[in-house]
Amino acid sequence: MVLFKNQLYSGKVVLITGCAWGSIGAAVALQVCQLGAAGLAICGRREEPLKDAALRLENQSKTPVFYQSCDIRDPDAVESFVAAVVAKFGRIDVLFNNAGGQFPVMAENLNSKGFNAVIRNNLLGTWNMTSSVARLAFIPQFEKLTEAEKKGANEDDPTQSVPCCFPGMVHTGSARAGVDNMTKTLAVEWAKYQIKVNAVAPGTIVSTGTQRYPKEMLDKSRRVAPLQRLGTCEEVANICTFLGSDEAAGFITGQTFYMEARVWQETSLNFNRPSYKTEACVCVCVCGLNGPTECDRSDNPRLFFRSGGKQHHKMCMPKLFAAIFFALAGICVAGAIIGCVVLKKEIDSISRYDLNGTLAIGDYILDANSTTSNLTVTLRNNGNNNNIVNARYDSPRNSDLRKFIYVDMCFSGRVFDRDNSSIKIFTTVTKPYNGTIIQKITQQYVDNYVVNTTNPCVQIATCYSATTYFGFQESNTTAPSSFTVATNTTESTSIKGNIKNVCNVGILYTYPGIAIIAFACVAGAIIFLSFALACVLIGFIRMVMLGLLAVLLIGAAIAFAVLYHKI
Ligand SMILES: CCCCCCCCC/C=C/C(=O)SCCNC(=O)CCNC(=O)[C@H](O)C(C)(C)COP(=O)(O)OP(=O)(O)OC[C@H]1O[C@@H](n2cnc3c(N)ncnc32)[C@H](O)[C@@H]1OP(=O)(O)O
Ligand SMILES: NC(=O)C1=CN([C@@H]2O[C@H](COP(=O)(O)OP(=O)(O)OC[C@H]3O[C@@H](n4cnc5c(N)ncnc54)[C@H](OP(=O)(O)O)[C@@H]3O)[C@@H](O)[C@H]2O)C=CC1
Repeated sequence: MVLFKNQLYSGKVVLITGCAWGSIGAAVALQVCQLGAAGLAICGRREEPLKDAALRLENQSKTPVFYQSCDIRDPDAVESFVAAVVAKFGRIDVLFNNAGGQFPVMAENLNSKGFNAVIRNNLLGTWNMTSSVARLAFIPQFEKLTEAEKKGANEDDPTQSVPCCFPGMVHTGSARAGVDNMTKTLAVEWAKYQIKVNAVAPGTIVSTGTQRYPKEMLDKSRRVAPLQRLGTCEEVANICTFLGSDEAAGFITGQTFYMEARVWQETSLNFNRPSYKTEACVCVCVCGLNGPTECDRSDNPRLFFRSGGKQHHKMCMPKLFAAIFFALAGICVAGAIIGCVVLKKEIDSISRYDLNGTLAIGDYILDANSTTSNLTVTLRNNGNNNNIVNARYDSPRNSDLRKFIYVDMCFSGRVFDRDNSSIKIFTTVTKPYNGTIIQKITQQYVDNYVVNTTNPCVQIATCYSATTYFGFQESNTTAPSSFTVATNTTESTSIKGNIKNVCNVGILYTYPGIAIIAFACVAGAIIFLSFALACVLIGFIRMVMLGLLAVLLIGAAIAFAVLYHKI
């Protein structure tokens, strides 16, 4: 043992309660034995583990070990055990009240019997042993000392009291708080006997005891521990051995040593604890408002914005986020309202322009967004040297399920005799197409022009919307620039050409645009409202996680829909 001076416990008789191999008690026992203790007494309720531990200790040291089955909750059994130890070794120098324990349970599920069992085990049991050892050994030993020799014996209490709370184990928390006070009180009361009383609160230690605890509980304990690990029995033994040594810690008394500076609000067992309790808190100062909130809990980290030394209004992070999301939702609602108002105005203005009520929500203007459409011009000889000109306009949207509105449209063109060097026949073709709503059709504009020539030439010079309603711009469309046929047969010849948008619809661009904006605002409002609600209900972090999950799911659904559609 390099940590402590060789033979630090030389001549000392040590009593350790609870000493099954693998426990903290056994680790302390091994150290003191290897440091030359003159005698070791151990007890526990079950004899087998004691016997096993005694054998191992004697194998690894020269210290004689005395063991006896004893329940520390039973004062008579304790009294008789202590008496037996004194009889065996003649004295007791150091007592380690190590025996104890409990079971994890939520307070609301803990009955009086269970509470009593744990209080008895940890508080009453500790008292029983401490009192017996003091009365049967420490004090009589002290009394026998000469004045010069009265420098006392130690009592060290490795009980694990917890600093502020023990969620999930109220019974043992209460008991250990009692032990903590017992430590301080006895340290003062029994100082006159030179008895030093200290306690050790080790945090969570890997031992035969914690092996019985749920793995998740230990994992959580590990996560919240500042050092991100559990302690070992040897590490607890180190401080116990130190405190138990008059030589090493002779001036220390009435102290409880918390081995692990854990932050207790984070170490709570988190049974059904609302997530916002652990969220960071932002405290926004509003003078005059000082209503306490859950942020007042000491376990909520806070950011203070002080002003004039006045009280603060504290707002938890989730509430802050909820407020932000509510505000954004409000903006969206306002946007949606404005959008709807503008939309209504647009619709009103459209109807003013005499579309005869043919315009309805969801209608689109012909080719408003298309870049091309087809114009087919066909010359057909009717066998009588008369050529019939057919012009046909096909919307590229003819498979579109949306409604089209065809507003007045016409072709302008001329048909003439190409044999003649000058233009012999000059015909201007103008044919308005009255606006109607046609669903899912191929728009056709067909007209026949009879040209009395054997060798006609057709030129479609321009194509434009003849009548412009409000918002309809005249298009700069160009039909096939020239088109000639020389035919005296009954065959037809045709040419196709691109015509750019016939209708360039200003107002109806706005219409779906505004509709989309209004819809987006409503959707945004719904999203932000849900976020705000989620912030309050489940906290910001979880809300973000859920949001991401939702986005992923929606993305997957869209991808699936697109794929499905394509297939
Ligand atoms: C993030 C931070 C992470 C934190 C992570 C965790 C940190 C851990 C820190 C601490 C770790 C340790 O202490 S490790 C050490 C663990 N070692 C031990 O606990 C060993 C000693 N403990 C025990 O023997 C028992 O737990 C104890 C109850 C105290 C005594 O048991 P007994 O059977 O002798 O008790 P009895 O007197 O008969 O009374 C039994 C009654 O107790 C109640 N009872 C007993 N066991 C019960 C159980 N499992 N669940 C419910 N109730 C129970 C019932 O009411 C029983 O009554 P009936 O219904 O009528 O039977
Ligand atoms: N391990 C940890 O993380 C922590 C432990 N502690 C405390 O430290 C001490 C040792 O812990 P640990 O080694 O992990 O626990 P273990 O359960 O491994 O060992 C406890 C020992 O105490 C004995 N014991 C329990 N109750 C009694 C009783 N009524 N009378 C006599 N002996 C008893 C047990 O023997 P038997 O069952 O045969 O009686 C056993 O040998 C315990 O008091 C524990 O509560 C505190 C904080 C954390």
